[in-house]
Amino acid sequence: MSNTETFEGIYVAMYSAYDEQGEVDAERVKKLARYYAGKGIKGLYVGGSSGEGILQTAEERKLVLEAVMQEIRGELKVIVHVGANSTRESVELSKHAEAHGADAISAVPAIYYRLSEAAVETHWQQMIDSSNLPFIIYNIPQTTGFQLSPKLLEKLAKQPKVIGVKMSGESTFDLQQYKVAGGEDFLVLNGPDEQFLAGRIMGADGGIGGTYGVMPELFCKLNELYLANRVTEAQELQYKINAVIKRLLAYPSLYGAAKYILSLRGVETGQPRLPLLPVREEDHASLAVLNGDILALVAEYGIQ
Ligand SMILES: CC(=O)N[C@@H]([C@@H](O)[C@H](O)[C@H](O)CO)[C@@H](O)CC(=O)C(=O)O
Repeated sequence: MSNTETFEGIYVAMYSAYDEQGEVDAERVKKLARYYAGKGIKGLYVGGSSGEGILQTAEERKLVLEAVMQEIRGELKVIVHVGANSTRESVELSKHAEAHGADAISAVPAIYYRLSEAAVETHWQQMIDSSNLPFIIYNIPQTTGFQLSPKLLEKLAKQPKVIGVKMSGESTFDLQQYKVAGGEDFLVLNGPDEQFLAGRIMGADGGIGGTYGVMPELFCKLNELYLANRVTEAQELQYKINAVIKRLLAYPSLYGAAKYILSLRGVETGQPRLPLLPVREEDHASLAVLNGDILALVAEYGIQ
């Protein structure tokens, strides 16, 4: 099977799961993973932006992955974000991911230092060399300040282990250029949830998204409509999804809002970790309304 066939589809960028004291809670991680296992998605992206990987210690990140693997190994594909600020820690997490049966690893460039392309290449290469897992580049220039060039992507993609890119940059032109630079079997996963359909049309093989976490069924449906060439209906659904995303983004804490919505469905994940703000009590009522609106949309599309 080709890489694109193996990994195409919808991946929830899983939120963190902490207890009431803010510590990683393995049982809550498992419950969250289980919640998604029944939703028709292809897999989970663990420890990425939505998962707060870079706010956690290496030991906590390992605990999260182990809990996920214990719960849904073989049921969902698991791509784990192993990017850390030091190459050493990233390599340690890559090896751990392989030892615990993840399907692929992925990483942002290191942040804080303004790194040259050569430094980022070395950082990624060490992770690639440290395990036998497929590697998916994570490009998110608006947060890392590093813009992946199609030239570097083309160079890295010559290695069989480098199978794709998670493209969280907003330009669908760049997305298409990565697809071209990577070659025929190079996987491109769309990052901006608001542009899932646009990304698909420009060559993405699926998507990884944080807001999928509160409406995975709707993104699966959107993907289905795209695949069935029902573009007008797909556009209509993307608009409805975007109205939800706009409401989520209006809160001071996107992750806090999404995690609160999950709690209303009986899936407790605690608050995001500072400096990401917790959800405000004054927002609870409007989030309950938003939750109801999402569930009504899911029902409108006939999804169980
Ligand atoms: C810049 C950013 O955080 N983008 C998010 C989106 O899911 C984003 O939250 C969504 O499109 C709302 O703007 C994802 O691309 C990141 C992601 O999937 C992850 O690693 O959690």
